[in-house]
Amino acid sequence: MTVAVIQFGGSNCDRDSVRALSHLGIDAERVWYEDGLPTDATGVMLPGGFSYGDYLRAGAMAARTPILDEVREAAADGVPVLGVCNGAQIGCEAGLTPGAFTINESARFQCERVHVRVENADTPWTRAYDEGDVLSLPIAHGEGRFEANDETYDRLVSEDRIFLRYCDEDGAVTDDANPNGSRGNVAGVLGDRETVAVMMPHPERATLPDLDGTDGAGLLRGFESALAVR
Ligand SMILES: NC(=O)CC[C@H](N)C(=O)O
Repeated sequence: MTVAVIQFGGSNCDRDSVRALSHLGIDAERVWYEDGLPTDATGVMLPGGFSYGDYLRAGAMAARTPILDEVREAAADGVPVLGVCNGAQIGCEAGLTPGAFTINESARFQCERVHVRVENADTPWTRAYDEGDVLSLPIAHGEGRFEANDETYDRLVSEDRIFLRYCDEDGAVTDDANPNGSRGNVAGVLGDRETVAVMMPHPERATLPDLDGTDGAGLLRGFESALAVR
């Protein structure tokens, strides 16, 4: 399998993502957005960064590039798609996943380690964990506050599509453990298909053993699990 890690102008986590996936034995390559999605891509990763300088809204411009049409088609065809941080913002802007990521409650860029709780272990992205597992992952964003209207949020809850929530180190989902003011402490949500997911914390920065913890590795292994349920 080859995961296409799509690089836009201003992406800055594309190399790290390829490196982390390769470390797990998952073949991955960077694809410049203008070159289009390779027809044999067996996965798509939208990496973190500041695509187009977060101009207008983070992810808004990248979401309107033609390659996103190809990503939407691939996603509808069951190709696994994971958006991380700026990739999560692009995913919501492109309609791959519901809701939106907007300016942190603090109105500041926040770069820190957080804890997230696995809310649903029955997704391709969380199969490596048990429900209730607490993961330590880095965040680095200024626009990571998840927002959704009541109808959308209630649907996400009832369909068990919120797969990660910010929590404290003991797994308690509290306001104090919510780094950015996200509704319901949401850190990761699924699209209409469980093979499509976005998340604000960076699993690729918590995969290589020399980078202080490997709690994120299981999330990236979702590319393998997702293909199995395709
Ligand atoms: N690390 C990132 O992907 C940065 C995310 C984003 N552009 C923000 O600051 O909100």
